Amino acid sequence: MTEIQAGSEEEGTAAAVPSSPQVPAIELSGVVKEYLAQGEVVQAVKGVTLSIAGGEFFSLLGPSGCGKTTTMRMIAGFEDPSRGTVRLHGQDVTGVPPNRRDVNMVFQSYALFPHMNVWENVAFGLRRKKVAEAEIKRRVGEMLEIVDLTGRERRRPREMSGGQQQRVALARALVNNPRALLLDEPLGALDLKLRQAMQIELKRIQREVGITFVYVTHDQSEALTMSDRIAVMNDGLVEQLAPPREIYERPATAFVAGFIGTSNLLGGTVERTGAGWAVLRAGYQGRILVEGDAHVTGDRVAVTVRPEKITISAGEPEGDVSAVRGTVSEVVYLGLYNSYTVRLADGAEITVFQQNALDSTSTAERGEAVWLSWQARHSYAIGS
Ligand SMILES: Nc1ncnc2c1ncn2[C@@H]1O[C@H](COP(=O)(O)OP(=O)(O)OP(=O)(O)O)[C@@H](O)[C@H]1O
Repeated sequence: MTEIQAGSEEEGTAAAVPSSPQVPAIELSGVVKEYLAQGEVVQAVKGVTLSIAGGEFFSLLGPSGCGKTTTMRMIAGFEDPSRGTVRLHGQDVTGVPPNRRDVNMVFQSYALFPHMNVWENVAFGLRRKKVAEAEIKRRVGEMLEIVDLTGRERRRPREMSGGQQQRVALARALVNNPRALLLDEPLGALDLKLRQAMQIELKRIQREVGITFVYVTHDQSEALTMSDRIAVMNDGLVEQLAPPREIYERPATAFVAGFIGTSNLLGGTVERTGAGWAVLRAGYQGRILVEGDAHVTGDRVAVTVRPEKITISAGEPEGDVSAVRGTVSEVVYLGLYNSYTVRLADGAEITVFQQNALDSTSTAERGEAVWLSWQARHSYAIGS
């Protein structure tokens, strides 16, 4: 028996808890996971508390080794937390085996049965549960339609593309009608084009079936594309939990800013403060405006600014904007946009993306002295 089926075999035995929009589908409270590796205690997960709403597309995002898979496996029941609790639909399931959790898991390696055709692969779980043949026919047919594989029922897995095989794996997990589907890097084996197409597909399927999806990935664009909310993990902890736009536009820490997209980190000392703003100075010509009331004159503050929020100009910009002076050290043409690297007097390098629009007037050349400017609301003071 592969893990993919483990959560679904005994659907009838999972406690029937009525769904309520107030009760989260999944709740982790103070979850810690320790392993003993060569006599030493390794903390894979160092204390994660989060809750996932029913029907939500929720992603665990972070670099290799940050604890995403371990967190996911504790939700599924393949691992028990060393401390803390896991609740599914309000019920404490800590210590409850996977087959009594009413969740299913999909892996990068599709784990399809090679000797069975598509139909048999999808029907497998229902057959084991002795579901009536007419009902199997109806549910498998419906599921194959949702994953867009109608007409390919008789194919064997080896006769299908990677994307098609992953859709069979998805249908096989969803046909059991689990209350949550856990997906561990399910698109990792696909090439970029197919992966992008499958991301849109997955989101559509999730919307259609309305099941809670928990998605593990180290690919930030994948998480941004599909998720309702993202938990960015680093070294066993959640650094930020927010919708994609907020994660991207308002990174809470330097780690999140650096991990999601390209970001510029600048530091300065608070020179002046006002109602809801502060001005920073650093070892280069110009000033940085930041929003917020928490800044005190003399404090060191680190801020991030995204490359696409910055404008390049020859003359010094006027008005209440951040503006710093530097020299263009690199210009790279990337089709949709140009990427400029601008070096400031203190040695910091700033990346700027300027879209290649029809009316683009930006013509900065390598070696040219320029001003970079952006709105105060686009610099975010961050924690370390
Ligand atoms: N069974 C185990 N025994 C000892 N250490 C483990 C075990 N499983 C995981 N770890 C360690 O715990 C940490 C988190 O692992 P985990 O697999 O959860 O990370 P991940 O974020 O999913 O990484 P990846 O993207 O590479 O799969 C790693 O440092 C890993 O080496």
